[in-house]
Amino acid sequence: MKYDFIANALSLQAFKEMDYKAVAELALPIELMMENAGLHLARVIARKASPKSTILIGAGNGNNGGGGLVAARRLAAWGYNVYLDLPIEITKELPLQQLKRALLYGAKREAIKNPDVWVDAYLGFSQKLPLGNLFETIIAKANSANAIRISLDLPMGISEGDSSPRFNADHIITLAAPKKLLIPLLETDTQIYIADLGIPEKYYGDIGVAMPPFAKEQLYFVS
Ligand SMILES: NC(=O)C1=CN([C@@H]2O[C@H](COP(=O)(O)OP(=O)(O)OC[C@H]3O[C@@H](n4cnc5c(N)ncnc54)[C@H](OP(=O)(O)O)[C@@H]3O)[C@@H](O)[C@H]2O)[C@H](O)CC1
Ligand SMILES: [K+]
Repeated sequence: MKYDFIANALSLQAFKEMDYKAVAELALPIELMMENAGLHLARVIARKASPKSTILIGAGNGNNGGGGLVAARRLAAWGYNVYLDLPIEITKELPLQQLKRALLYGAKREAIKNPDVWVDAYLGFSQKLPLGNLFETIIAKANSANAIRISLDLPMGISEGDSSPRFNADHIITLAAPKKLLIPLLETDTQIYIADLGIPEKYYGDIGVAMPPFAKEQLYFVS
């Protein structure tokens, strides 16, 4: 039986509660989950890129950015041409560690103009709307670029209405569970994946939803 994205989709509030509970009870540091998130993201990017592709990874000053920077490191290790767009100074401990590593691995701090792949790890589930000029300008450039656009967790700017500008992702790698905000995108060409971060099945059951079929596919392709 196919996994029911809509019936199992969570509000961001419910998702964060499940996530924080697992973090607290299982001694599961965010950094470990971030490593998994970044590897899943890097795998999708590598499938879409060629060895000569230029890959621009946009990272903000939070854990969404941290996941993007893990992907930058993994892709650089595999020999891809990785560039970083860092519109806000990275100051928080975890993303800063990941930035240092990505640079040591050879990712370049340069917001190139016409990348082949443009990755949105600017903001995830803690994004505040309206986004403001800085991020809205990036969205306008990314959406008009001739690039494959990939978002980590949630496209920056996504909201329940259609009112705010959003990163127009061709592919979304959402983390751990389906999110209600993504339901309208099921009707579009956007391809959605759900990536396993290691949260046990019991935590899904406790809040009345089913875990995506991670036992078989740790990067589950929805549509
Ligand atoms: N288990 C998991 O699901 C994991 C998820 N991961 C990823 O983490 C993000 C959520 O990370 P978080 O650090 O909470 O926040 P964001 O990355 O979404 O945002 C970072 C900060 O950006 C600031 N912010 C928010 N809105 C704006 C805006 N409009 N303009 C400028 N700045 C903005 C805000 O910081 P402040 O200090 O300004 O309050 C945000 O806190 C989740 O989406 C996943 O991708 C982990 O990688 C692994 C575990
Ligand atoms: K994002």
